This record gives sequence, C-alpha cells and structure tokens, in this order.
Amino acid sequence: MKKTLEIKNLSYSFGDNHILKDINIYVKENEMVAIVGSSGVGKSTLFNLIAGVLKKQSGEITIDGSDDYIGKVAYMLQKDLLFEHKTIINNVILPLIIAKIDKKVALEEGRKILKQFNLEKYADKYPKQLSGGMRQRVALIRTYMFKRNIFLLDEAFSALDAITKKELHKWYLNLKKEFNLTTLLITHDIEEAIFLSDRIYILANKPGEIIKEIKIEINPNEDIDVQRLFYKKEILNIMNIE
Ligand SMILES: Nc1ncnc2c1ncn2[C@@H]1O[C@H](COP(=O)(O)OP(=O)(O)OP(=O)(O)O)[C@@H](O)[C@H]1O
Repeated sequence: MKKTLEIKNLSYSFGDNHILKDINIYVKENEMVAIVGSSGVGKSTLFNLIAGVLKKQSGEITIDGSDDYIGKVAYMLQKDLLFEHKTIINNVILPLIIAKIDKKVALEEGRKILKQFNLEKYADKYPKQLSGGMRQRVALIRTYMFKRNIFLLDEAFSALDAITKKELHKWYLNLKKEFNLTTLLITHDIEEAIFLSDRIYILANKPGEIIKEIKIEINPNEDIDVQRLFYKKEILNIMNIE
C-alpha cells in the first residue's frame, strides 16, 4: 500500500534547543499510526512541522509522494474549537464554505453526514448544548469535511472522561472504516495508542528521537485484553516507566 505521509531525517531546534533528531516515520494509506511519548519530548513540535505551522529546517516531509505538503493535512487538537455562536450544522459545513461551495449544497452534505453518524438531532443546536463527547464527534466530522489526505490528531481524546473516551475510540474506528481515513495520532496515552493503532512509534530522549516501532497485531481468537496488556508492558518497558 502506498505511503500517504513519509518523513525522512527530520530534525528541529528552537534556537540552541534541539527538539527533534533524525525522525524517520511513515503512515500508509488507511493506516492508523500513533506517536507515543512523554511530556515535552517534541510531539506537538513534530505535529506542527507536518501541519506546516512550523517551518521545516532539515529533512524531508512528503504527502502522497509530493514535497508540497503544506495544507494537505486536516488536524484536530484536544480543544474542539467549535464556534459557539454557530449551530452544529453550520460548524460542520464550515470547511465547505471556506472551499467556496454553495451553501445549499454544503448544508445538504452536512445533514447527510450528520445523519450517517446519528447526530442529525443536534444539527440545529449550539455547541454549548452538547456533551464533551458529542462536541468532539462533531469536531471530528468537521475535520473530515476538509477532505484532506491525512488526519492528524494531537491528544484529540485527552480531555474526555474515561467512559466517553472509550466510546469515542470505537466511534472513531467506525469513522475510519467508513471513510478510509489515514490517521497520525499523537498521544501520551499508551492504552489509547494500542486500542486505535496499527503501528506505534515511541518518541523519547532529548532531543526527541524514534527509539522503537511496534506493530500491533491482535489475534481475535485469543484474549484481546491480555494481548493489549502485553503490548502495554512492552511499551512501558521501552519507555522505562514502571
Ligand atoms: N515556540 C517555542 N519556542 C521555544 N521552545 C519551544 C516552543 N514550543 C515548544 N518548545 C519546547 O520544545 C520542547 C518540546 O515541546 P512539545 O510541545 O513539542 O512537546 P510535547 O511532547 O508535545 O509535550 P506535551 O505532551 O507536554 O504537549 C519543550 O521543551 C518545549 O519547551
């Protein structure tokens, strides 16, 4: 399968402060890949480089084989950034309006997608009338509406309580399947990374480097929780966390 995102020998410094060193990672089409690392290791810096928020200093970033990578990703952060004064439907269609699509057509598409995900009853409500989990679903659908090659999720589920988070993880896997999403997830939550991802990169040290790549292969005929626990132990071990 082709590589949607490929990063080669990417390094980055803020002045004399070396943050990232020789990062080599890739995400294949329809794949969900996580970058796991402790606080301050450079996860958001890497994310900002891919999104084009920070200017690349050295190394390569390509999306679908092209080094013209700026503006090719759809990204979502922990805070949902919904517009409080706009209804849910108007929040969802915002990417289409920005792309200058006729409002009537945009509204039709927005309602269709809300219906598809059983969110149509919220269409005319305002964000403050929704729970945290529902807001995050709306924000994820809005991110999808940008129709970019790859989704970058930076701690997108971190602000949610444990139960809502688990529900949203399952929901996201559905969204991924339905729309063939390609996702790079940045998280410090190891269990989240194991549940959602096909592969995990561990970012550690200072400057931050990829110290390990782990393929998550769950055998459905054996106890799934036990297999996930083994992966968790392996990752904690690598990260030197007891
Ligand atoms: N704009 C900036 N100018 C200077 N240093 C910065 C800037 N942004 C981040 N840093 C530094 O870069 C390092 C990595 O920060 P970054 O936010 O990428 O880490 P992170 O892994 O995302 O952490 P967290 O999980 O806490 O968000 C930190 O030491 C931080 O102080």
